[in-house]
Formats: sequence, C-alpha cells, structure tokens
Amino acid sequence: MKFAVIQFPGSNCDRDMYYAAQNALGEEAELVWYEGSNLEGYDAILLPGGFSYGDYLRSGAIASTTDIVTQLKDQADKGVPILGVCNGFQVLLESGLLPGAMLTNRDLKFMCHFEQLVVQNHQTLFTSEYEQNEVISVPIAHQEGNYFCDQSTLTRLRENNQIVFTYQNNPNGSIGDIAGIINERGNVLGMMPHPERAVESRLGSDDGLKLFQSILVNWREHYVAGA
Ligand SMILES: NC(=O)CC[C@H](N)C(=O)O
Repeated sequence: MKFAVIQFPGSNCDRDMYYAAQNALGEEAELVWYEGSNLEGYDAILLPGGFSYGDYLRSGAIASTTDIVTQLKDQADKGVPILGVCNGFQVLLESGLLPGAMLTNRDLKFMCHFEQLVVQNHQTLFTSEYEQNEVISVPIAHQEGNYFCDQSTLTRLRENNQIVFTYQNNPNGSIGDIAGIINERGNVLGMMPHPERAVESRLGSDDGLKLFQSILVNWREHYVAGA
C-alpha cells in the first residue's frame, strides 16, 4: 500500500504522519510537496497537522485554494481514502470536502494534551479495527478545534452515522462533542486529535495505530481481493 503525505508551507506533523505509515504500519509512504506534485497512483492520502500558511485568514483556508487540493477532490471522487488530521481536517472543511467549520477553542487558548475519544462508528474504513464505543487516548494540539455546523447539518451527520469520534470530556466546545467526521461516501475522514502521535506506547499511547491498520485492512479487502 502506498500513502501520500501532503506537505504545505507550515505543516509540522508531516514527518509524524510519514513515520506512522512507513515505520509503525510498515507500508510505503511518500512526502508530497503541495506544489508541482501529482496525486495519481496513491492508495491513500494523508493531510497532516501544522500551521499551513501560518494559519493566516483561517486555519487551512489558504491551503484549501491550492492545486493539490483540487487534485485531492478528484481523488476523493474516485473513492481514494483521505485522512485529514487537525490542520488537515481544517483544510478538508475549508475545501468543502467535509461539512462544517472550525471556530477558535471555547477558552480562546491553544491546547495540547491527551484526550479520551469515543469511537462512535467502527464501521468505517478508518475505524474497523476498533470496537464500537471503544474509548481511546489520543493527543490534541490546536487553537481552532471548536467544530461547528448548523442544526440541519448536525442532524444529517447523526442520521448518516458520519460522526466517527467524539470527545469523552469536550475540551474545546465542539458541537455534539464532535472530534472527527466522515463524508457520506465514507472515504474522507477529518479529525482534530492526532492518531499519528499515538502509534507507539512510548509516545504515551498506541491507540492511534488501529486507525492506520484499519486503512490497510480495508485496502487489502477491497483492492487486492478485487485485483
Ligand atoms: N496541530 C495542528 O494541526 C494545529 C492546527 C491549527 N494550526 C490550529 O492551531 O488549530
């Protein structure tokens, strides 16, 4: 399996994401600079955390206007698995690949600590290795992590089972305690917590590894089996 890890100016979790795929999961990963690159031929695409374009305008806003995100939309339409973590999630929201928006944290402070998450939907290609309602420990590190959407969108997210992770103790004011959502097709996941920073117990938790393992298991089932 070959992962693309997209790098924007200001990304700072690209190496963590690369390590998670290449070293912790043991699959092939490539760092893909946002300019002059082609996203064809990758089996999954990872949008890492960080401060793309310095978070100017809004976190993820400027990155969402780049050509690589136009290509990302094409790959999403083809059903390629796409994971956006923290700044990556913000890019997915700003690009319209996921519904809703990020507001500044309720307490107006950057927060960086482990949070307990509840796996609300273990029937996705990103969460099939987890148990339903499993509680996992994954770090957060953000200023604009307060997920917001209007009531009709929230209703739709709930009805479609698109809420994948919630916070057990909501740290930032996110509506519905939402920590991660998936698109209706089920191939684009955005989440504020950092699973790539929890792939080995020496990091404080290895609960994030099962997310990458889920992507691999589903790729093997749906792509290799169908070859
Ligand atoms: N760790 C991150 O990706 C941070 C995202 C964004 N810069 C924020 O502070 O909200």
